[in-house]
Amino acid sequence: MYQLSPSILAADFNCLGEQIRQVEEAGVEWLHIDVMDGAFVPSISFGMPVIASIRKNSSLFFDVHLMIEEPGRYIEEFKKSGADMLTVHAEACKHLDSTLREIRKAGMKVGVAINPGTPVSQLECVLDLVDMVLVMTVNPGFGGQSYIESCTGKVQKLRKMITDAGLDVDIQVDGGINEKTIDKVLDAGANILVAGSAVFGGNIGENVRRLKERMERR
Ligand SMILES: O=C(CO)[C@@H](O)[C@H](O)COP(=O)(O)O
Ligand SMILES: [Fe+2]
Repeated sequence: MYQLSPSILAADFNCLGEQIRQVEEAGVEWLHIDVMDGAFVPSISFGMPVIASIRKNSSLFFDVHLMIEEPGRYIEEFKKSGADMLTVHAEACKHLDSTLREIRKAGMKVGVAINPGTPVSQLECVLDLVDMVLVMTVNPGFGGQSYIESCTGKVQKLRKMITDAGLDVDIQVDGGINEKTIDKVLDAGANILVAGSAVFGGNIGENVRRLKERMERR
């Protein structure tokens, strides 16, 4: 399964609902929602009230990327706001195993993310607890950054780890994904692609069509 998950961080918040409607109309099924707390990452974005508000008018799969310290504190609240999946950073959880189990128990899909400086070996003990691993391809905190080349090898390594373990886990990449970088991450084994600027910069429908076309060729 391949999915394009547009990151609303790059959307125009003045007309957020309308822009989400446009990606939905262009045939996207997932929506990437970046929550930042100003502690785990330098920037602050938005939280549950915004998610609850956009939930009212969208039936997209809400893929919520939590860039917050100790996300385990807010699992129920994110569930109530309408999240379908919570992805937490391995670096942000003191008790990663129990946080991942709690997300599952709350009835959501489970994701774990790693920063560019974190090796994939760190995930070995939790791979069987997750539906998806998010390999950050930029340092988290801001949209519009350039893809970090060393991350391609991490995706390859992770795909091998998953296959060798006989598991069925999605690999998401996030940061600097656009028409120039899309092929190498797909070749490396990623199947869920986040794109912010490459979707919301310019003609949304046309951007989605071009990126999806590259994924559908696989
Ligand atoms: O999580 C993050 C940034 O921390 C991302 O989801 C960005 O929002 C992706 O933006 P682009 O690099 O695609 O513009
Ligand atoms: Fe993200």
